[in-house]
Amino acid sequence: GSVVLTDDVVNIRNFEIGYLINSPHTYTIDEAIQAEFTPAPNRLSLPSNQLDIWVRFSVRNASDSVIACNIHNSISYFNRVMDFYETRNGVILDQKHIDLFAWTGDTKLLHGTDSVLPIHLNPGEEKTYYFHFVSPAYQYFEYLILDDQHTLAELSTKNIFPVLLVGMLIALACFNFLLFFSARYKEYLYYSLYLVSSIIWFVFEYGILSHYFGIYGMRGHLTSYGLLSATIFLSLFVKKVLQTAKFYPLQNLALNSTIVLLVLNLLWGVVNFFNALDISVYFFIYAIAVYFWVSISLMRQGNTLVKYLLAAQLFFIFFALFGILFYEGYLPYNWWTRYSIAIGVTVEAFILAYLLSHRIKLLKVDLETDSLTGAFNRRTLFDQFMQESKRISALESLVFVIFDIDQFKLYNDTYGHPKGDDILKIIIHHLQSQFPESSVFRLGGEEFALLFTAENAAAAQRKVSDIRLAIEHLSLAFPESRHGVVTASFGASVIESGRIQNFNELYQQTDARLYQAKHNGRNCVVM
Ligand SMILES: Nc1nc2c(ncn2[C@@H]2O[C@H](COP(=O)(O)OP(=O)(O)OP(=O)(O)O)[C@@H](O)[C@H]2O)c(=O)[nH]1
Repeated sequence: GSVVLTDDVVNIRNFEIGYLINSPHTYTIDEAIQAEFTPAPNRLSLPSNQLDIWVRFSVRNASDSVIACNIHNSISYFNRVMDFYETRNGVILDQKHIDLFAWTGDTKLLHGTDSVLPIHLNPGEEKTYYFHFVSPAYQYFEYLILDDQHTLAELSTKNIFPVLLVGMLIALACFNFLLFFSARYKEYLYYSLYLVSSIIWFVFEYGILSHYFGIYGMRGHLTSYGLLSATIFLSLFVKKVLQTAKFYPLQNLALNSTIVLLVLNLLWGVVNFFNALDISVYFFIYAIAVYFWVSISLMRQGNTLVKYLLAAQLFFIFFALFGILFYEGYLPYNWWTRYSIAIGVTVEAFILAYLLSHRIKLLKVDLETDSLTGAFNRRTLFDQFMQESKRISALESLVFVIFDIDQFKLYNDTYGHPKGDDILKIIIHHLQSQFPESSVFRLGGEEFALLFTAENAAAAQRKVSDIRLAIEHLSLAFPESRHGVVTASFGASVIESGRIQNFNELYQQTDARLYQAKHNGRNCVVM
C-alpha cells in the first residue's frame, strides 16, 4: 500500500513502510527497486547488527491539485551516511547523498535531528521513495510526512522532554559541585561528575547536540564515552559514600575492579571506538552486578544507607532493560522505549541525591553525639538547655546535673584505658535506658551532665540520688576504690520555672557543687 494524500494539509505520522537489510548482500538502488521489502511501521528499531538498511514507501496524490510536502527522517543525526532516491514506475527521478562523518553531500537537508526531503506530487501522481542509511551504533528510525507548517512545528517543539531532563540533571550537578566546593567531601564531586558524564551522553543520544548546536558525525558519537565515565564515577561515588576502603575491603576490591575494567574499555575506545562501545555492555552488566552484591552484603551487615543505593539500582535496571531491549530491536519504537534509559538515569540520580541528603542527617547526629558513649556532646548542651528552659511549664522545674566518675585515674592506671572506656560506655548506656526522660551529655573525659525536669526540688533530689545509686548498683568491680565498686559524684542545680538563669553562672555553680561532693568523700550528691 502507499500513503495517500487527499488534501494539501499533510500531517501523516503513522503509516506502513518496507525495510530491507543491506547485509551480507549490498543492494544497489537498481537491485533494491526489484527486491522484496519487509513491511513494518514507520517507527522501527532493529537489532544492533543490522546497521545498513534500505527503507521504502510510496506516496500518492489523490487530490486534484499539486501537493508539496516534506518527508522527515527524525533520527538522521545518528547516521553515518544516507542516500535518498525518488522514483516513479521504477525510474529514478532524483537522488541525494549525505555523508555525516565526512560532512559532504546534501548536508543542507539536515535540520537539527531531522533530514527533511521536500517532495512534489502532481494530481494523481504516485512516487516511491528509497532511503539507504548506515548507522554506526544502533538502528532505529522514524519517518513522518508533513506539510511546511507541520514541519515548522515539528522542528521547533522537538526534544523538549530530553531538554527538560538535561536541565534537571545540570541543576543537580551544579548544586552538588557547590556542595563539594564548600564541604570538600569527595562524594559530592564524584556524584556531580557522574551527572555531568550522563549529561554528555544524553545530549547527543537524544538529539540535543544536533538540534541546538549542529553537531553530527564522529564528534557526536564520541559523547558515548560519557556512559563509560558515568559508571566509573558512580563506582567512585559508591566507594566513598559507603566508605568501603575503610570498612569493607572485599567490596572495595570489587568496586575497584569495575573502575579498572571501564578505564581499560575507555582506552580501547581510542583504538576501536565502536567495538569498545559494543563490548562496554558487558562491563555495565558486571558493574551493576557488583553494585548489587555490595548493596546486599552491606545491608546484611546492617548498613542503613545502602538500601537507597539498592533502590536507585533497581529503578535504573528496570528502565535500562526497556532501553536495551529497544536498542537491540526486541521492543517497538515508542516514547517509553526511546527515553527509558534517560528516565532511568534521572530517577537513579534523584534517589542518589536523596541518599546524599539523608546522609547529611546522619552526619548531624554524628556531630551532636559523642562516638564513644552515644551521649550528646558538649556543643549541644547550651542549645538544649535553652530549649528545655523555654518548654517547661509553670508547675515544673528544670534540673541540671554535672557528675564525674570517682577515682577514674586510678581505674585507668590499674585496668588500662580500654577497660576505662568500657566503664564509661556501660554507665551511660545504663543511664540512657533507665532514665530515658533525661538527656545525657559528655562534657569531656569522665565528666558528664544531665538535664531533666522535676515537679519540685524534693523530687529532683530523689531522682539524682536514684541516678547515683543506679551507678553504684551496677556493681562494676573496683576493689582499689573506697566503695569497692565504680561510683560517681554529683553536683546539681534546680531552676524553678520562670527564673531562667545565666547558663554560665548555672554551670559554674553546679560545677562547684560537684567539687564539693568530691571533697565530701565522693559517691554523693550536693544540691
Ligand atoms: N578510659 C578513659 N579514661 C579517660 C577518658 N577521658 C579521661 N579519662 C581519664 O580520666 C581520668 C580523670 O582523672 P582525674 O581528673 O584526676 O580525676 P579522678 O581520677 O576521676 O579523681 P576524682 O575525680 O577526684 O574522683 C584521667 O586519668 C584521664 O586519663 C576516656 O575517654 N577514657
